Amino acid sequence: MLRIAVPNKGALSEPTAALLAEAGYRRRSNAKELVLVDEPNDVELFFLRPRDIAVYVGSGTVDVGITGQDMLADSRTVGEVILPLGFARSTFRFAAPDGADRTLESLQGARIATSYENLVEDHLAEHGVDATVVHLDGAVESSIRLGVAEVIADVVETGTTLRQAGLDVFGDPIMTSEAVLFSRVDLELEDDAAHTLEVLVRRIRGVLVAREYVLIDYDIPTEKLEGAVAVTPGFEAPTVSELHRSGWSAVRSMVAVSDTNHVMDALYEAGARAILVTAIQACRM
Ligand SMILES: Nc1ncnc2c1ncn2[C@@H]1O[C@H](COP(=O)(O)OP(=O)(O)OP(=O)(O)O)[C@@H](O)[C@H]1O
Ligand SMILES: O=P(O)(O)OC[C@H]1O[C@H](OP(=O)(O)OP(=O)(O)O)[C@H](O)[C@@H]1O
Ligand SMILES: [Mg+2]
Repeated sequence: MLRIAVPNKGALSEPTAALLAEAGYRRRSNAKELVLVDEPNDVELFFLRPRDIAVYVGSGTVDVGITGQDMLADSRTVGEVILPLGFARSTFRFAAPDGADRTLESLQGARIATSYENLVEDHLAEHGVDATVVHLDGAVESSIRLGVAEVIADVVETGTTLRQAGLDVFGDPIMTSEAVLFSRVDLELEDDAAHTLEVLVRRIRGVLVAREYVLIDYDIPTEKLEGAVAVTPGFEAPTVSELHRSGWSAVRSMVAVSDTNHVMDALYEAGARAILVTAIQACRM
């Protein structure tokens, strides 16, 4: 059986559960279930704290795991990213009330509060800055008002939390992060488990593609086909069939969800009609 570490709490837990369920794996029946054996899919899911997942995967007690790249970096585990998963996207940044006037160099001698102590210490060391890192478990934005630090380093997505705390980011992002499926670098699996991992990766890729792409169908006068096909090149190549109307073709292709309306406009202007967009339920690429 392939052993997979899955986040049991926080920002990663629901999107991970949804992804695995869409990929055909069993969902746990309640939030207290710590281990789930999914016999038909030959996997065992261990529900662990996202912060601990890198430790288990790194030590080899679990084969692969899902966590944030920032947490992986903070654990100092040398992991191998198998697949970026496209959720829990964030940046990791310094912020302070006087952030607008600060630079990385201004951190010399400062007290910096963070839940990602190793990540921050490694970044400071890399840039030759000597500062004191204060470890806090969470809600680090409050640490400045409470006099524990002058600066924080934390996860930023929309920036709402920082804005509400009256803090401004400064310096380059320490890192950008998203959820990833990862293993340790020298992972060696038995044939059965290696095959199960291949299936897992193929299924997750299928879910990600189904989420990010739609199918587009349209009719086009055959003389205008080349122009239209250039707008919808698809993954490999679009499918072109003959329409039961002389001089017309029917085209089917895949388009990124985010481009759909621009592509439909461009196709219309290129002479396409009956342009239809359909969601992809599932796929294997
Ligand atoms: N608001 C957010 N937007 C995007 N990604 C986020 C957000 N908050 C956290 N993350 C990401 O989710 C991952 C796990 O963070 P999370 O906040 O769930 O853990 P935690 O802080 O240890 O747990 P908790 O907040 O439950 O105490 C990290 O990789 C982080 O970058
Ligand atoms: O930029 P934003 O969209 O505001 O999101 C970022 C915030 O979300 C997370 O907080 P979380 O709710 O996990 O609390 P925590 O700080 O206790 O981890 C993170 O630690 C930031 O505080
Ligand atoms: Mg958090």
